[in-house]
Amino acid sequence: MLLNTFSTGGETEGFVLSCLSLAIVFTLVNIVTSSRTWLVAHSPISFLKRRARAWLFLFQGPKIIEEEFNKAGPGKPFHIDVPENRYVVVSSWKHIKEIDSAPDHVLSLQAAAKQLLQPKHTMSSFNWMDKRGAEGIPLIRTLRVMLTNHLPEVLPQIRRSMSALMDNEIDSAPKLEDGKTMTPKLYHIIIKAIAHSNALAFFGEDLAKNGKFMKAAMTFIEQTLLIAEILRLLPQFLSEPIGKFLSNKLNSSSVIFDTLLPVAAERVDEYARAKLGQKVPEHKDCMQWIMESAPRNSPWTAERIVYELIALWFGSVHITSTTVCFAIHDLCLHPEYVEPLRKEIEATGWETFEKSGGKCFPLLDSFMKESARITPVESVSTRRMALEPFKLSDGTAVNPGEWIVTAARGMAMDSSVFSKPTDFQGFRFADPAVVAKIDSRPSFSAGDKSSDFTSISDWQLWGTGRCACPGRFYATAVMKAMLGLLIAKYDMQLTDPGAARYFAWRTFIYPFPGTKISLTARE
Ligand code: HEM
Repeated sequence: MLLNTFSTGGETEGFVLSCLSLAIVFTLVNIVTSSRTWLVAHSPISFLKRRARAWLFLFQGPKIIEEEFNKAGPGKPFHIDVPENRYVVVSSWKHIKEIDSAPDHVLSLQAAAKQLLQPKHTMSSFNWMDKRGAEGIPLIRTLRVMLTNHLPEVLPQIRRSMSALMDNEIDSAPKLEDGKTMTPKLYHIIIKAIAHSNALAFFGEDLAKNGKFMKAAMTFIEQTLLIAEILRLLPQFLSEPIGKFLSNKLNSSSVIFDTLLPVAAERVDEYARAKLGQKVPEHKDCMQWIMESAPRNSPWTAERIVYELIALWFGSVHITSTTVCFAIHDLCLHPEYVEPLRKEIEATGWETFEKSGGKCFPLLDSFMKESARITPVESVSTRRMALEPFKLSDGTAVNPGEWIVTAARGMAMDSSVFSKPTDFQGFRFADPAVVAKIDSRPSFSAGDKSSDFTSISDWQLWGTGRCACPGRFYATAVMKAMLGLLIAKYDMQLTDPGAARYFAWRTFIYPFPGTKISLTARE
């Protein structure tokens, strides 16, 4: 199934499948040989059951986490075995605070991300350090401060080009007999539009318009997922040669690297000339801000800047596209919300939305939050790998190499925080006075406390504390722009609302790319 989404040639697919099979066989051998001591102490049956469940986790991760979460009870940590590791899963805010307080050399997000993405083989040999430290500040500052503060300037161009791209793709999709209802491959269009928007914000207009670069940049996301998954399942001694082979064969990251490098080199040169008082072009994008945020006493090379951008690219396109895709499904499943959302968008206008840096549209904000609460792309959040032994205040231990994560999906269903948690209440996070102004239907007035989509205090979508997603203000603004454009222009329907819309892989859920949504242009 996963392979259907990959645009590799047949020969490569065959090779990749062989690697996956190899990965599974070697990991099984590895488990059996490395677990002799455990087997002596426990019954072989219970050992096999545990390992089978660890492998089942690949396909049923969210379900297994939910079962263990319910078994453990509210706020109690529990363990999950996965093929290559063990996770400690927590769900109390007290424990989450303890994770956030642990220093980087004890619990590290960067080390967990490194295992997840295998950057050495997926990102042109970019070998991350296990802990980020001061090296990470330029990227975080770029996103959290510079990009967020410049949203009023960058959003108009992003919205206009996103609108043109979507119109173009949707208009050229097959039409139903009525001649005005289109049935495009919407997920594909969403990825393309988010990728284009991110390219504008990260690298500037020229690269966003470069077709070859953009094609490689989108393929890179799929290839990263695939290579990283194969390498995570392989034993150590095989991951190096197979990683090298795969990164040569599936080489979209080199296309990106080779395209970005001369552009970054030019920026570095311009920056040096500007310091000498020469007049140079002005750029407002992340490439520029990362360079300008690097330490003055040891400025970053063009290569270093490009590596940061490549890592950022993967992390930003995939999760944003998936989250917005499920919000579109929810608009189709709960059509009663479309009219009030339309009224809000039309009454506010794009100019006000953009001037606010994407903060406007409180009803849409609440709808998006409810959608991501009920159908979170990620079942866990706040991933940290233990680099040194770590203990929670209740005595739960995390050994070096193991991960500690939060039960994001389970916490989002906590009835002590969210009333009737399994009900979809699109305006549950909006101020009732704002809801009443737009629509007085009683079904819309029920709500928990109002809370923004970007908030990090009542849910785990964006992670925790000092590591919480620094791109969340940008991501939220872009998702609102995309949803707003679709709501304003089209009536949308899931062709088969009862059909399965997603599948699970580890802790993620992925939308089926073939899910059909029909779009009818409004009169
Ligand atoms: C719906 C979209 C997104 C979601 C749900 C999301 C979620 C997350 C989460 C859960 C983390 C880890 C936080 C932690 O472990 O405490 C994270 C980290 C990060 N995100 Fe996002 N993210 C999204 C979009 C973006 C975008 C668009 C960007 C860039 C513009 C971005 C940049 C980053 C970066 C750089 C980090 C690493 C932070 C660090 O190392 O301290 N994310 N994100």
